[in-house]
Amino acid sequence: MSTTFTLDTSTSRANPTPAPMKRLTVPAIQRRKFEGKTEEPLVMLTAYTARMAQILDPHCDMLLVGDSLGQVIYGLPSTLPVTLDMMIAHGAAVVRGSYHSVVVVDMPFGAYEASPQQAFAAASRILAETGAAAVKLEGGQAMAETIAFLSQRGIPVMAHIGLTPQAVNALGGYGARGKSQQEHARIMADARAIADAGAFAAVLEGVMEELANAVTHSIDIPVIGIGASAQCDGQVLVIDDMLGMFDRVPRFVKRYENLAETIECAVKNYAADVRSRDFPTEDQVYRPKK
Ligand SMILES: Nc1nc(=O)c2c([nH]1)NC[C@@H]1CN(c3ccc(C(=O)N[C@@H](CCC(=O)O)C(=O)O)cc3)CN21
Ligand SMILES: CC(C)C(=O)C(=O)O
Ligand SMILES: [Mg+2]
Repeated sequence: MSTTFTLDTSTSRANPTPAPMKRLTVPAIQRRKFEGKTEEPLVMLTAYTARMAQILDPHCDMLLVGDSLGQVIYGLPSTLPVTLDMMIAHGAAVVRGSYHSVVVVDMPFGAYEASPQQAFAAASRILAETGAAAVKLEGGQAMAETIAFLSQRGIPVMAHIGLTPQAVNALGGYGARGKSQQEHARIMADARAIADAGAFAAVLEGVMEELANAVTHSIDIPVIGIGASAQCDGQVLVIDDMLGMFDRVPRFVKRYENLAETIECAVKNYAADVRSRDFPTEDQVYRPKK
């Protein structure tokens, strides 16, 4: 409850120099779909820590504090055990480390599904205690009433449809969605429902490309794809996946680095230096000045 964050979220304490750019806003993100910038897709990555947020921030439009931190940071088997307190702690860190991107925080499993009132309590805590600008929640038609309730009360909501990982037990796994006629129709209806309810944007995950194109072209809010289509209005990836820091990655990930290998190499060299007493050397010890 006593989490501290910069009141003026256009700047951040983690950044020592004055912010050269003002923080983007939710309406500015929403407008991107129809302001001739449709040719330039929105760039979103997950971030969980202040230092990583600092590095990603200048290159992104949005930073997502994803509940994927359950697997990525905490080694949990799914996103289901992630708590509101975990999301708030990491959300505050990411806001402190950024001054340009819109920060969106995932609502964790169990914190919002029961009622619009429950969702408002969780979402208002997230915005108040982290300084983030928006929350994200999983669900389509079933969450439309909740999305409307929050949106009408000043809480911008990003919806997440298609493959919704918090429903892994109902879906039976993380396979692509929208393969059957029935599921195709259901996901299209979910997209219309969340747009009508006032979501400012949507994440569309793990669906057949043709369905992703249809969704993108049929609703008037930005559709951010992950395992969806290059025609989406933006893309998001889990940062650890694209950096090669997470071991099992979905097929839709493009790996831009192999940081795990880089780190292992550094650690091997350190271990060898310690064991051979090549570390520390005179540069790394304190001696009286001559
Ligand atoms: N590191 C990480 N990356 C993610 O993209 C991610 C998370 N964690 N945690 C939350 C959800 C879970 N997501 C996942 C998790 C696994 C697959 C996966 O393994 N997909 C397989 C197909 C599985 C199947 O057909 O059953 C693939 O090869 O793409 C996909 C999305 C997406 N999100
Ligand atoms: C994969 C993205 C969209 C997400 O919800 C997360 O990182 O939790
Ligand atoms: Mg998530």
